[in-house]
Amino acid sequence: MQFSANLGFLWSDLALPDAIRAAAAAGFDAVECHWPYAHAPEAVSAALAETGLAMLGLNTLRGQPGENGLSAIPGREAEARAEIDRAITYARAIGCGSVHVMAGVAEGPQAETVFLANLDHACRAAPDLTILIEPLNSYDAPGYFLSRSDQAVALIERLGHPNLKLMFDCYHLQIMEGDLTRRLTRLLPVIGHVQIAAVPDRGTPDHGEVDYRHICAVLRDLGWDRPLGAEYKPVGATGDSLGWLPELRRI
Ligand SMILES: O=C(O)[C@@H](O)C(=O)CO
Ligand SMILES: [Mg+2]
Repeated sequence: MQFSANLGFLWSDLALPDAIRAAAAAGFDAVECHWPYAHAPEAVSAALAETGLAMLGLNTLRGQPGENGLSAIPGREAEARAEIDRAITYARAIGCGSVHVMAGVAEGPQAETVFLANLDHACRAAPDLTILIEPLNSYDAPGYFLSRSDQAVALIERLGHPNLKLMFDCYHLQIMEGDLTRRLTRLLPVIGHVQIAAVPDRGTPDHGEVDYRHICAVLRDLGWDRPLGAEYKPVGATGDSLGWLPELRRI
């Protein structure tokens, strides 16, 4: 199995270009990030070129603390689309293949209509990219519009864009729904990216409720051949948190 270092959490003490270099030196196969916008795309591209790593994904802007995006919030469509367009432009500038469109704190039919329209905009604006939506667990992200995989799949099916996919974050979905083996198997055709972390502490993927040796073997047997996003919160230095990597890489 291959792994992508999520630089939102790993080496988050370093500037993004240096975090990319650190991930390469530690043996990761790819990187992904949350919000790269404080860094010039040229500097990020240079670090990617130097290391040979691909940036797999980035997010639309989170907004104010607790907002977690804007794309399902009625009345803020213009801001949401500007952020989607900015994310697409940034992704293209660094050769990044996917953009996670963050929904924000909202609920109800009007929020759904707004989210669908903004996702439609994103998918049409970037047929060359994968547009991801990600259910977040309700403990970490109370009130976030998207919290369950069936809700995400319904939106994906409603829009019918081939470039709209599910970000299957095993951490969030184990907390909300469990049954990860069957869920991964059933949802495989709509999954665009998979992320991992221990449950419930969001630490290294080598302890807690989920046995990632099993999850990696399931994904391998399903033919999954893309890097899994290591999106966990290291305790202490990231370089000291990588004991899990060799064993999972052998799967
Ligand atoms: O799981 C998460 O929190 C992330 O994948 C994300 O993009 C939202 O911060
Ligand atoms: Mg995630």
